[in-house]
Amino acid sequence: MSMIAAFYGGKSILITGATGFMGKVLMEKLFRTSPDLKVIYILVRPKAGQTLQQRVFQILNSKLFEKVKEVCPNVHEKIRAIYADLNQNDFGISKEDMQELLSCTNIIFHCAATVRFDDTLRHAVQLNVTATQQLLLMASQMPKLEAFIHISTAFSNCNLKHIDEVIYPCPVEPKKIIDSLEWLDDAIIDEITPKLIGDRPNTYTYTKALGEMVVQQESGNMNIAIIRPSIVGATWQEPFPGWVDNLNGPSGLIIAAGKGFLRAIKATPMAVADLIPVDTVVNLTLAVGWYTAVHRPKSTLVYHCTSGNLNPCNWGKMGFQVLATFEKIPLERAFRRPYADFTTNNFTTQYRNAVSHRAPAIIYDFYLRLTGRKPRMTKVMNRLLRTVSMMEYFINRSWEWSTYNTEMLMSELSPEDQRVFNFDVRQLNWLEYIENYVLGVKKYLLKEDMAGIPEAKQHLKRLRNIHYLFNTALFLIAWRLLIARSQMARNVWFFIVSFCYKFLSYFRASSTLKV
Ligand SMILES: CCCCCCCCCCCCCCCCCCCCCCCCCCCC(=O)SCCNC(=O)CCNC(=O)[C@H](O)C(C)(C)COP(=O)(O)OP(=O)(O)OC[C@H]1O[C@@H](n2cnc3c(N)ncnc32)[C@H](O)[C@@H]1OP(=O)(O)O
Ligand SMILES: NC(=O)C1=CN([C@@H]2O[C@H](COP(=O)(O)OP(=O)(O)OC[C@H]3O[C@@H](n4cnc5c(N)ncnc54)[C@H](OP(=O)(O)O)[C@@H]3O)[C@@H](O)[C@H]2O)C=CC1
Repeated sequence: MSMIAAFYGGKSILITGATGFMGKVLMEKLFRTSPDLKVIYILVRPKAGQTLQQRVFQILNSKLFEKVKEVCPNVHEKIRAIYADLNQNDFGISKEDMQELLSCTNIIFHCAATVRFDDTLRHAVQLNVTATQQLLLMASQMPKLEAFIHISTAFSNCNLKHIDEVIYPCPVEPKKIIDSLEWLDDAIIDEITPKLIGDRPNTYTYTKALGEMVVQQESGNMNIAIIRPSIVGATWQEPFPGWVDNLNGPSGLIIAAGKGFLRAIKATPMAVADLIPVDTVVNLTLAVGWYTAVHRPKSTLVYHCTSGNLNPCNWGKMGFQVLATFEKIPLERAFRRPYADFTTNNFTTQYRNAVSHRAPAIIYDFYLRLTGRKPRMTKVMNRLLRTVSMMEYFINRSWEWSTYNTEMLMSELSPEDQRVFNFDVRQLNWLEYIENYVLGVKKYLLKEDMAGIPEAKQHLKRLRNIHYLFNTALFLIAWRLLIARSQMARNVWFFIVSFCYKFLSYFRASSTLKV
C-alpha cells in the first residue's frame, strides 16, 4: 500500500490554479490514487463566459479524467468549486465559503500564478506576490492545516548560474514593492520595472522570486515547502503519455515548427533543455505534501524539480527529434514543410527572420489579397517572432540546479511510493518522450485526427513541389536578368549551352552507331 496515497485519504485539500495545466494533472492524480479523500476545494473564477460549474464540468468530462471516473465514480461530489478571484481583496470569497475553508482545510497546494512573460509588474506582483501573501494569511488561520505547498519556478533565480535549494533574497523587500505599487501610477511603474527586475529577463521570474521571499517571511509555524519545476512539458506516463492542453513553454513552438511557420530559431544547440514532464512535477508535489505534513522539517525546504543534472538533454537533440517526429506524423494543413535550424548569431537570426519568416508571410498575404481574402499571415508571424524572442533567454543558456532535497525525498519513499509517485527523471527516455509529446500536441492540443496523416503527408509533398518550382523560377529569372546585363554571364551561358549541345550530339551519335 502506498503511504502517500493513504495519507491523502480522508483529507480536505485546497488547490489554487486547479484550472491550469499543472492544477488539472494534480487533481487527476489525487483522485486516482486517493479516491477516498474527503474533498478538493478549488478556487475558481468564471472565465470566457463559463460559470464555475461549467468549468468544473468541462474538466471532469475531459479525456484527462477518463481513468479517474473508473476508480472514483463520485468524483463530482468530491470537488467543491469556490468562487475566488486572486486579484481581489480576500479573493472575493464569500463569508460562508471562507469559514468552511478555514475550518476544514488540511493541505494547500498553491499553483495559481500568472506565467506570462510580458505581464505588467503591477499585475504580476498582485498575483504572484500579494495573492501568495494573502493565502498564507488565510492558511495561518486554519487550525487543521498540516502542510502548505507553494509552486514556484526553477527560473526564479535565473540571474544565477548555479542555483541551490535555498531562498535567495531580492534587493528590494516584497512588502516595499507591494506598498509602493499601491500609490505609483502605471507610467512610473513601467519606467522602474527594468531597474527592479535587474538581470532577470521578465516580470514573471522576478515576481516568482518575490513570492518565495513572502513564503519565507510569512511562514510562521506552518509546515511549508517550495517546489521549483523547470520548463513543464506534456505528461511522460500518467494518466497517459503526451497529454498537454496549453501553448506555454515548448508546446506553442512545437506547433509553430510543425506547421512550418518557425523555420529558424536563435538557440544554442548544446545548451541544456531543462524540460520536466508535468506528471513528474505532480508526483514530487504530492510526495512533498506528505513529507512536509508527516516529518515536519524544521525549516522551509525547497525542492528542485529539474532534469538537467540527472538526465540532461540539449536543445539540438530536442529540436532534431521534434523534426524527425514530424516526418512520421505531420501536422495537418502546414503552411510550409517543417524545417528549421539553430543560429546563435544575431545577424544570421535577423537574416533568417527576414528570409524564412517575414518574406513568405508577405508573399502569402499578397496571394490572399489577390484572391479577395483578408491578409493575416504577417500578423501571425510578427506575434510568433515576438514570442520566440521572449523564449530566447531560456534557450541560449544552461543552469545548474542542485537537487539534494529532491534526492533525499526519493530515498525516504518506500519502493511502492517510488513506483506510484515516480519523480526519478533518470528513467526518462528523451527520444520516446519527445515523440509522445509531439503526438500529444497533435491529438490533445490541436485535436487533429490520426486518420488525416496520409492527407497531411500528401500536402507536404505538394508543398515540396511548390518549393522546388518556386526556387527554379526564381533562379531562372535571376539568371535571365544577369545575362541581360553581364557579358561574362552571357559567355558562361554560351559555354554551358554549347557544351550541353555537343554532349547530346555525341551521345546521340554513339547510340546510333551501336544500333
Ligand atoms: C543541431 C540542430 C538540430 C536540428 C534543428 C532543429 C530545430 C528545430 C526548431 C524548432 C524546434 C521546436 C521545438 C523546440 C522547442 C524549443 C522551445 C523552447 C521553449 C522554451 C521555453 C522556456 C520557458 C521557460 C520559462 C520558465 C518556465 C516557467 O516557469 S513558466 C511557464 C512558461 N510560460 C510561458 O510559456 C508563457 C509564455 N507566454 C506568454 O508570455 C504570452 O503568451 C506571450 C507573450 C508569448 C504571447 O502573448 P500575446 O499577447 O502576443 O498572445 P496571447 O494572447 O498570450 O496568445 C496568443 C494566442 O495563443 C493563445 N494562447 C496563448 N497562451 C495560451 C495558453 N496557455 N493556452 C491556450 N492558448 C493560448 C491565445 O489564446 C491566443 O490565441 P488567439 O486568441 O486565437 O489569438
Ligand atoms: N508551465 C510551466 O512551464 C511552469 C509553471 N510553473 C509554475 O507552476 C504553477 C502552475 O503553472 P501552470 O499550471 O503551468 O499555469 P497555468 O497558466 O496553466 O495556470 C494558472 C492558474 O492560475 C489561475 N489564476 C490565474 N489568475 C487567477 C486569478 N486572478 N484568480 C484565480 N485564479 C487565477 C488560472 O485560472 P484561470 O484558468 O481562471 O485563468 C489557472 O488555473 C505556477 O505557479 C507556475 O509559476 C513553474 C515552472 C514551469
